[in-house]
Amino acid sequence: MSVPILEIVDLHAAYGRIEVLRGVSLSVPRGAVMALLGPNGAGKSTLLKVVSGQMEQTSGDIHLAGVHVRGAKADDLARLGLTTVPEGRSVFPNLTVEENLLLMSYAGVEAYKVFDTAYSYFPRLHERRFQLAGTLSGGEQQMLAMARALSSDPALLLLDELSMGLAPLIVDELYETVGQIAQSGVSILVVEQFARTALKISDYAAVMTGGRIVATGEPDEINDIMADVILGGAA
Ligand SMILES: Nc1ncnc2c1ncn2[C@@H]1O[C@H](COP(=O)(O)OP(=O)(O)OP(=O)(O)O)[C@@H](O)[C@H]1O
Repeated sequence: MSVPILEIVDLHAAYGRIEVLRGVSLSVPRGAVMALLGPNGAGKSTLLKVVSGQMEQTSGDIHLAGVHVRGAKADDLARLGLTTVPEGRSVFPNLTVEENLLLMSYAGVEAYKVFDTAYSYFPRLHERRFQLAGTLSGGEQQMLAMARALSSDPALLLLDELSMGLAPLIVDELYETVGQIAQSGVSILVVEQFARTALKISDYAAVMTGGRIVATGEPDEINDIMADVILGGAA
């Protein structure tokens, strides 16, 4: 067995005195897609924030590709291959698609590579390349946010609620691309409300409630568990 791309051990984190992560342990194998599911307020987004260096843990360990990264900042984590697409589309609305992508090349990646990657996964962005990002549809903005994330050639991609505010058909289309990204060898941890859509492209899934992981397994097993108990049919 190779070293997991992400290994989280007994992780705790709190907002002030309110503990939200209460001993999370989770392992994402290298090259795998793992869906992180669970009801609102379970702590999924908080887990992604801690893993991506945007929030401090109170205790526990995180290993990225075998490297202990406790206390590492987002920049250090990026150098180790971790990239996040946060909830809500983080594009610059007053810049064009191409300018949004170019910002990544200022971060040390050559522009033609950024464009190549972006437009091969998302041909629609090529059609819209001179359009202001703020005038794109919600789905297209999400494509742009993903394209920017991909340009850093990540080893592990964290995706938080890609589907937020999007129509189901668009969500399916985005997840088809997530599947292609995974096939290129990128490991992915994805938080998603549209559980069935995420499970379709996942190798494994974990269910979180009350700040802990309560089940992990292959999508079929997790589907059964969620339908029966955890989400009470909301999946
Ligand atoms: N900035 C904050 N300050 C205080 N409490 C917060 C903050 N952000 C989240 N919380 C609380 O932490 C808990 C976990 O929130 P989190 O957003 O991680 O859950 P989630 O599983 O991602 O749910 P959702 O799907 O609703 O985003 C919730 O009870 C939430 O109210």
